[in-house]
Amino acid sequence: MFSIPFLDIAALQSATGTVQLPGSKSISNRVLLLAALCEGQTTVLHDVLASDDTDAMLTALQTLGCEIERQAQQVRITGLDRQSLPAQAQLHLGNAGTAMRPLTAALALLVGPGQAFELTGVARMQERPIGDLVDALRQLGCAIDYLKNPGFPPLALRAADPQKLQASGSIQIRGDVSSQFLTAMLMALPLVAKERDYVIEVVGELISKPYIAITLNLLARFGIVVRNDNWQRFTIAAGSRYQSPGQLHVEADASSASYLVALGGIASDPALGQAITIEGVGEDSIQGDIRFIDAARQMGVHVETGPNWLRVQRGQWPLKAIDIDGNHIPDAAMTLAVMALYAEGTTRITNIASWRVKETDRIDAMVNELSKLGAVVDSGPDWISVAPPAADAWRSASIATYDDHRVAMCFSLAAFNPASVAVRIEDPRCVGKTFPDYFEALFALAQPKPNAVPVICIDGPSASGKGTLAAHVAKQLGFHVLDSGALYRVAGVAARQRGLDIAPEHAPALADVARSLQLVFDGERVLLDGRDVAAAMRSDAGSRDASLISAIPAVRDALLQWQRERAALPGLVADGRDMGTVVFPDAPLKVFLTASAEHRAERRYKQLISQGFDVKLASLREELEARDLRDTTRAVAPLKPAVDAKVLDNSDLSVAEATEQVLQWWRQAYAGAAFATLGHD
Ligand SMILES: Nc1ncnc2c1ncn2[C@@H]1O[C@H](COP(=O)(O)OP(=O)(O)OP(=O)(O)O)[C@@H](O)[C@H]1O
Ligand SMILES: Nc1ccn([C@@H]2O[C@H](COP(=O)(O)O)[C@@H](O)[C@H]2O)c(=O)n1
Repeated sequence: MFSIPFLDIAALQSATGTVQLPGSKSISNRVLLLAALCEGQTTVLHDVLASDDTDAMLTALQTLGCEIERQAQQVRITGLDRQSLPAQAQLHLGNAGTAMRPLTAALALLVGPGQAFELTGVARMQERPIGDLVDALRQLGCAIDYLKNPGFPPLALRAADPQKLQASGSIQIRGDVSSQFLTAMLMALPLVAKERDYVIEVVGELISKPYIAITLNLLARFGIVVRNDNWQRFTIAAGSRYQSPGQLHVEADASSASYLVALGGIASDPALGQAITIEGVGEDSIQGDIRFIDAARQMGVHVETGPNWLRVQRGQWPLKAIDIDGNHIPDAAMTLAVMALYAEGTTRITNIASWRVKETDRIDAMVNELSKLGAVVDSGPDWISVAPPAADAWRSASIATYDDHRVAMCFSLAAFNPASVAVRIEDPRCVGKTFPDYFEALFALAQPKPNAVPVICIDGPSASGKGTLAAHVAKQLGFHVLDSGALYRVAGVAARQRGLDIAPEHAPALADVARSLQLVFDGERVLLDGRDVAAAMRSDAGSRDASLISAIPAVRDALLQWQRERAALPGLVADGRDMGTVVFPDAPLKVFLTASAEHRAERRYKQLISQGFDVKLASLREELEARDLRDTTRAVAPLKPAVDAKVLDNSDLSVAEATEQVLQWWRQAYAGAAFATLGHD
């Protein structure tokens, strides 16, 4: 997961490959609660989504006394014992609507005399309505108080009035704000339907029926059969009792699939043999958002399906604009709004009032962010229309994501724009709500436009702090790191292991060694042919050998391509001696990092002493200066600043100050004027 302030996505060209989707959020949080409601019984849930929202549910259940064992995607839950619920509990449910609503209903019925539970969430959760659910529960005699604003969390729950609970067999609930209210009631009522039927009457049109279908399906798996009269009246029969299914597999998330279906439709050209294969969910999914594939097909995307898989390719291009009622696929329909950027004509999505009460006001969010890209966007209380930017009107944009995972994921698709402009996604960590590794999955499937992957070069003399600075900058930007010095160091070790003298007359053999290095960088370990050579390559002899072998042109040639191939999405910070001059001459930012010989020798001295090496400052400095002299005076790729490099003397700068300076240059070089010019074919 990218836990950084923003993620720059370079201009993308195509996509192909296979992706295994994470588990469905809707199913995961429902089955976690259902398993917890199976008093004393144990359920093993497989392929459970690991995300912020499921963490919120799991933590709440643990606080309530549920026994939970979690191993990767497998969760073993022993149902709550009503008698051992805590007297008091404060549950913080983040921004997880799928936890807040059902837990409110279940706990409002479970809370006993002398007990009190509080349910709260992040600021946005405190703006998401819950009044209709509370009104429905109060009809049953539940004692619920608003702790801040009427109609919104946080809530306080106390024991229900037992007489009223038995007296009220019929409950009315609004169906036109959030289907989660009805889901919550359906999951809670089996807890009390022992001696009498309970009937839920839906007031107003029921929105998002497919989500209710998921609830009914899963209730049946847990032994509760609900009578559904035309989606307006639901009956939970007397004698209903939760019964664990023992084991249950969670389907992959159909809403998350929408980004990858769109990816295939936009970027997988069948003429080039490209396709996106999505594993974990197929057309027979119980999740309503699977019907997104119908909408994608209408737009011209080619989708094949089978049990538990989808295979997607670009069909009609540009895509076809459509006019669609998005009520049945409210979450996935956001992806259509971004696909509209690649359609001919204006796409209209209607009947999506629920977008306004989701993680953010999604209609406003989509209007704001699509407009930034140059799209022509309009909206009303429950609709949005999107026409793509004219070919010359695409703009690079920094996309605000409103702590809304879906905004972040669907706008990543804007990186395939015909103008080849990069797209910045702010707060990419918000995808943790449902698809923590979304961007990693995207980068594994997508190919950048030629030369579009951004590279920051940091060159400079020994011990100037290049590696340290590269690591800090890369961490801030989510980029990969190339320590090119390590490559020459390993080449030197490998040559010695093969008994080769490191001298120009052995150039062909040394180049062969360099070309055939079997290397794995694994944290602090560097595996050469499976053996850790980190200590040997960092020793004095290792430094000397690296400097000697790196002066041999055939060795440098042999390692050039390997270094260039490290430039992978989302970007690379490369440190060495010739990153800016030879390996990445087109990099948008080149830094030449220096520090006085005195500072450098002292830093290296402290570094080696702290690692347990027995070294002398004076000889270290001598060796360092000798190495610098060799590096700067050699005939091939000598150490020198690229003509367009920015020189940074960090003798008197902390690592944090040097990092901030480079990030500032980066913001100017990449997000500023040059942003829009990267990656043109
Ligand atoms: N700005 C700085 N202030 C103080 N110490 C620093 C600074 N930058 C780096 N260092 C320290 O200096 C030592 C050498 O840094 P580093 O290994 O990053 O240098 P390098 O240029 O990559 O070296 P080499 O050329 O050998 O690969 C490390 O112990 C590091 O923590
Ligand atoms: N791009 C590079 C990087 C390194 N070298 C040579 O390797 C030696 C070791 O490098 P460190 O960065 O790990 O100190 C260095 O002294 C150079 O001789 C190089 O030539 N080109």
